[in-house]
Amino acid sequence: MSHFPGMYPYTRMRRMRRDDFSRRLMRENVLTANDLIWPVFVLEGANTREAIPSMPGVERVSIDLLVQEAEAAAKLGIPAMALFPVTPQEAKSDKAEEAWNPDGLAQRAVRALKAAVPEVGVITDVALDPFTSHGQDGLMDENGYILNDETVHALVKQALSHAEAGADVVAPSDMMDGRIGEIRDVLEQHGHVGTRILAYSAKYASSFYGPFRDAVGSAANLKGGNKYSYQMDPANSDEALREVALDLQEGADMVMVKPGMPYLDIVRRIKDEFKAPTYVYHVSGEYAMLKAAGMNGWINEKACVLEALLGMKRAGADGILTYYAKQVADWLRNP
Ligand SMILES: NCc1[nH]cc(CCC(=O)O)c1CC(=O)O
Ligand SMILES: [Mg+2]
Repeated sequence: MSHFPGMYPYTRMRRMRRDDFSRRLMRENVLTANDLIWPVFVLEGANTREAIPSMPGVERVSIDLLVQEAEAAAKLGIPAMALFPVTPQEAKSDKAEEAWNPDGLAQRAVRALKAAVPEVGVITDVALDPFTSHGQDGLMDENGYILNDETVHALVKQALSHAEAGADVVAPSDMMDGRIGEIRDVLEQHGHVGTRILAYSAKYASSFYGPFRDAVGSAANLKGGNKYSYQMDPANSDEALREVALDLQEGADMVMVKPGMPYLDIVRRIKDEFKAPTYVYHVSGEYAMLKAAGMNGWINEKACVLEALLGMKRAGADGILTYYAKQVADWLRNP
């Protein structure tokens, strides 16, 4: 046994873990409702909800029901919701024109939410996959390659239509090069100087998006296709830093890493390097895993979800997009 000060037995790490009061005093991170962004799927119609088989507990809802959900979110202290429209098949096209229809589902949902529950921030998804007949996030050439600059041109129109509808935050999730700068430019030119940009900067070509593609109905359109020519290779980490650097230079207010749990090393590197508001997306496949294991009684769902999200905070995330947002806010309020 050593008897040097600073070493055992003088230093005993377990002393501080001994009682609840000292565990609470040395706690470094905390998860609160303020950390939550709630992604929601929006449907056409009225008083309509649809279950999503691969995401039990998550529903697609029509705008009138979405407004009620937003009221619930506001009461629970959830700062913002992220909207994902489910486009009817007949509104999809090769050129995705529905994406910037001023009376499209997303644009109408934004207007309804801002009119009814203005205190909840509304974040819109800027990408073409809900609107393309092929399910890719961009416009395709005759060889199936996703065109960058032509897609950016379309995304700019889409983002502007969201801002004009009253979106507080536009969130490009498409991974085209240069789109943040082009969107920022057009927003400034049209007087939308307060519209924030949340850039999906380090979005990986992940298999954990499967249930989301079921939810918005892009999986069938994709026909087994992949997004490797624009989303990042899960093997890479330095590349994520370059993506974030570019998006911040181009005018992003917030940056995001996606998915969450397998990518928390990326969150930490980005937070350490840039010290910008940094978000992480706890994606549909992560939700499905926790939900399935919880439903089977294999894990304690509540404890595991809270631990997973706390891990994201500890990794440096300032906020988390999670389908569990409403449930978590409720758990935090009524432990
Ligand atoms: N622009 C597409 C988009 N926006 C959000 C998600 C996934 C979210 C999730 O899995 O929860 C995806 C899927 C994809 O890139 O194929
Ligand atoms: Mg980029």
